[in-house]
Amino acid sequence: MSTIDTRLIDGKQHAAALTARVSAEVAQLDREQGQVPGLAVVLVGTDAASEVYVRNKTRQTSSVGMRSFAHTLPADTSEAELLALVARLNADPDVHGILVQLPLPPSIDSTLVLDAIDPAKDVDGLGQVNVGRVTLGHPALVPCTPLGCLLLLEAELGSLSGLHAVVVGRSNLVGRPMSQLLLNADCTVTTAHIHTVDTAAHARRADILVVATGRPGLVRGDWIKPGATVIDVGITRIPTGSGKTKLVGDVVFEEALGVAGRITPVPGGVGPMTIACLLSNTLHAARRQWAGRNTGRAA
Ligand SMILES: NC(=O)C1=CN([C@@H]2O[C@H](COP(=O)(O)OP(=O)(O)OC[C@H]3O[C@@H](n4cnc5c(N)ncnc54)[C@H](OP(=O)(O)O)[C@@H]3O)[C@@H](O)[C@H]2O)C=CC1
Ligand SMILES: Nc1nc(=O)c2c([nH]1)NC[C@@H]1CN(c3ccc(C(=O)N[C@@H](CCC(=O)O)C(=O)O)cc3)C=[N+]21
Repeated sequence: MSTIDTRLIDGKQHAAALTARVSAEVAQLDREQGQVPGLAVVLVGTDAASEVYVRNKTRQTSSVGMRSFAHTLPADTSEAELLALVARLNADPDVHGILVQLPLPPSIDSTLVLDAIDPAKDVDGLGQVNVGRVTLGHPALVPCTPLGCLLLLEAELGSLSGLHAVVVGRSNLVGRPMSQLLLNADCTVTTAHIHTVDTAAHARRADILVVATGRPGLVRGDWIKPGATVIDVGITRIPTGSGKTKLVGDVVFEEALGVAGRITPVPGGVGPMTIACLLSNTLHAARRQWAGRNTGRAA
């Protein structure tokens, strides 16, 4: 049986290119207008993985020349206190982007908090205004992880028009917006979830297979149509024995090799693009806010 020479999609390299573009534009804006974009990242509680991501985000924000404001609140922070912080950040002219790290403690209604973020500063694209705009196919601030996946797909494949895309997962953070973006890119989209009957059969018809379930090993080699492009969003830390851990995706990577045309590795695939898209969204949001203020229009 002939096997395919599977190409790895280097997310780190794509992310570095996008970050370099953002960095150059930030330097130019500072030089020519003396204006610097600012990103506020809010973390409630002490989830170890979230702390690592927030550290990465703040470090990279500073490294492209933007201002970074980290707000770490105790796990027992009340909903009212968090809403008060969001209101302060909405009113702060130095803050152009606000990201509230998920998940929030169960005592806090995350929908309420996400909807309280000024839509012009909602660089995670998770509030109802930006979600609605994406759903209508209008310009919007687009959630960073699905945006990163879309940029990888377009960089690798060019036009996605007419391709059959299967998205496994329908979370508000990843799967749902991913399906919307692929639909806007003129794909034929199937969204699979926990109630889907025979997800494997759907997956086997996909030209583009995006997997975002957090279930390591869910997608086997025989779920993949030969030559398909596979985007593995899943990130799970598993023990390797001897007290060490490693990160794995939702796809059995070794089985995908020789079947998929292209695939994103974990780590080094979608993850780095998520952060690059956050920086790009923050620059975009800042430009809109400056333009709005200058012309007196709402951003
Ligand atoms: N690389 C990155 O930048 C990012 C990576 N992630 C990672 O992506 C993964 C998904 O994250 P997230 O979307 O937030 O997770 P959620 O747990 O919120 O959502 C998982 C989704 O997968 C579906 N699902 C679960 N099991 C199956 C199954 N056996 N068959 C079909 N569908 C299934 C669920 O269906 P249902 O809705 O029916 O329950 C749900 O829609 C995680 O590993 C997370 O760590 C997340 C964000 C960013
Ligand atoms: N409001 C909100 N927005 C998010 O975008 C959001 C969130 N909450 N909560 C948690 C998830 C997770 N997430 C990741 C970002 C970067 C990497 C990343 O950079 N990963 C590296 C590896 C990092 C490592 O080594 O630990 C990689 O895949 O190569 C991973 C995961 C964003 N999330």
